[in-house]
Amino acid sequence: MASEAIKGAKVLMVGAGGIGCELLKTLALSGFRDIHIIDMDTIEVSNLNRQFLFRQSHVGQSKAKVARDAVLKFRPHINIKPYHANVKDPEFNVDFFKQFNVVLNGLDNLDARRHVNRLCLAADVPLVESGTTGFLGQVTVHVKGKTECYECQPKPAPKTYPVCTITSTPSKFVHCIVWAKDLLFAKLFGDKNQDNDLNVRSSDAASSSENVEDVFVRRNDEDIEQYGRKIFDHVFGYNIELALSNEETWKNRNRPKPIYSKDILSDELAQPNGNVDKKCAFDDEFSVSAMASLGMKNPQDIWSLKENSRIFLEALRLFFTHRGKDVGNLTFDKDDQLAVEFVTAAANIRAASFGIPPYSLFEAKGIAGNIVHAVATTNAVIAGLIVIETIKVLQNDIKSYRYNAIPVPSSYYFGLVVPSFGICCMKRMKILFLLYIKLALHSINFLMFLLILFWTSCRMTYCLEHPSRKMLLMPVEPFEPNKSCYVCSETPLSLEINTKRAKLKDFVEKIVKAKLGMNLPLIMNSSNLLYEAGDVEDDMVAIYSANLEKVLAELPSPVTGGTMLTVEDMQQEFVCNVNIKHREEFDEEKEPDSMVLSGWTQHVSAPENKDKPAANNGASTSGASVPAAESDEISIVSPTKKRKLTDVPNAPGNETRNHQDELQVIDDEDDLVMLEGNMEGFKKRKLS
Ligand SMILES: Nc1ncnc2c1ncn2[C@@H]1O[C@H](COP(=O)(O)OP(=O)(O)OP(=O)(O)O)[C@@H](O)[C@H]1O
Ligand SMILES: [Zn+2]
Repeated sequence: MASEAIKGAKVLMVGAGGIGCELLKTLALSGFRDIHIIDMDTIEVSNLNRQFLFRQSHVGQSKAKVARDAVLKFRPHINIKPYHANVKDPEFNVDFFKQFNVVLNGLDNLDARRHVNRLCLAADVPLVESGTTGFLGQVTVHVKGKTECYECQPKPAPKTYPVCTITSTPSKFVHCIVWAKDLLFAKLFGDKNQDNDLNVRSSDAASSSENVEDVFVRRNDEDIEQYGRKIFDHVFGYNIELALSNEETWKNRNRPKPIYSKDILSDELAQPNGNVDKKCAFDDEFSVSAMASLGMKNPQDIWSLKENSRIFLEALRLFFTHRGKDVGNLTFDKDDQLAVEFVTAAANIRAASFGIPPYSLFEAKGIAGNIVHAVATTNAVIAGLIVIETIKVLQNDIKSYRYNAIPVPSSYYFGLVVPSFGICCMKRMKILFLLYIKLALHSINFLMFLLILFWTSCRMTYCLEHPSRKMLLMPVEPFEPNKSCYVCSETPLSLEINTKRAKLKDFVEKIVKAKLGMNLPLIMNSSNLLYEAGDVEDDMVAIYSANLEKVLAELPSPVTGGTMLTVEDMQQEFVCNVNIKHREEFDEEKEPDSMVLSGWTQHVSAPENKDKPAANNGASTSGASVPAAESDEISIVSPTKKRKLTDVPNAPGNETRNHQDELQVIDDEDDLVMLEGNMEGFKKRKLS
């Protein structure tokens, strides 16, 4: 009986955010009695619209603790143990994990998900993994030896664009946003020492790069209005003219038009910002706003070219007059009003040059911050599915109950598409009934089903005018663990390396840390310690920077054709073996690290992004786990060098971004409308 399995289960939940709140509530109402919950965050105002266990008065308090108290109000006799902590803290080690029958993730980042996955493997505890992105969400089950582990499947690369699209040939608004945010904003207000491709194109032509550099630096005595106009004319006028001089580029493209400030704001030259009240008072630096200063209020308005130009100049002025101490070390932050105003205006002016329609500040902010608005309903449905999967996992454990009838743990992918509000008539109706019928209803008892149904169905919206846009739920066949996934397979990896030239240090940095993602590694050869993260002791220093050949030669136990090293991550309690083999030559282009690691799955593969179903390419905030996890950075790739504009934690994939033609993963939001009859795509991806 499902209820027996539920009553006796001890469950660990990681994350008490959007999914976590729904999940805790549904678990409690489904009869779970022993739930531990880890979350490192405190409640923010922005959580209140969808994390229903929290109220205004809880802002600033621990999510885990408040969630517990809220649920105890309606289920007072169950045990909920909150931990206001990071799941990566050492107290949550393998032994801690072993006490649970199942672990449920409600996380929003790849790093923590990988960490939990590894601990679950090490502790041999089943993991139910989940994620949502807007109207998309998914639940997958990972049981050691029975299904793939969380890391068996590649995760999509962050959205990247070729440098030349951004610097010279934008065709979508998002390209203008990336330009404004990562190039222009960074150039003007960010770290001056950082690489910046803003002038890549213009320096090809007439001006020497030093001259170009000068334009951006404000001279001490330079009038701020003049400086602003100089920047304006340089980036929207002069640079575009230079670009136009390259005829080849424009053969098959629309030619952009240069925009100079005098053409837009000619009559205001004397009083550059119109009737601005220059004494406009701001409470603190984050409330400094060009919109406020220009008397513009509605963030949903689409500004004219003239308004954009005024915002551009005013925001630039305000940065220097009110935020002077930040200039030189700012990075774009979607919660920084002035930064969003500047980036919106700059992107819109550039868009005007290239004949791309303008966007409102509200929309631009969403694009710049890669925000897909979280949908409470999706989280509620996903939480329901997690509970169903959890019950299946638990029943599978308790073999004396109906074990023959229990389905093998599987995954569901689903997309739920609700047409935009306002466009068509929305009617509320409960469709979860259908949903659960479609689901593996037979595996849970009916009462349980009704309970879950009741508690998750409250906010379902469904468009009756577009009956074809139904929810689609799809069981996927159980899959075999991926034999080549170093995380879940016990077969050793093999590393080809020039042991005469490479140092132990290179191995630690480039392979162990960057590729295997081990943050606190310990390297052993049978019982000999070669390296331990932390303060390197004196005798270790020499070994660390000595070449591998020397280090390996002193070891007692080389194996045929190589030396077996055991690499252990003390933080993640994770071990793997690496067989080191000497190789003399490497192809500089194809093997730039001069090392080749085999036997592991590279966790990002760019080409795969192309025919991926939409669940994968919606810009992700809470990060649907399998595909969308941590793809919420936009970066630029140049054909000649790699660069990363935001910190990408899963280094393994970076090398794949060195392509010209991968790109463009953020597509129109319409792409979220999909999934109808798209089962092939899913199957192909999961099963191949
Ligand atoms: N390493 C971690 N240890 C513990 N909790 C974590 C860890 N990483 C993420 N979390 C928690 O997972 C939850 C993810 O939920 P979600 O993304 O819905 O919430 P959020 O971060 O509050 O929302 P938003 O991203 O929109 O601000 C958060 O509450 C976050 O604190
Ligand atoms: Zn695996």
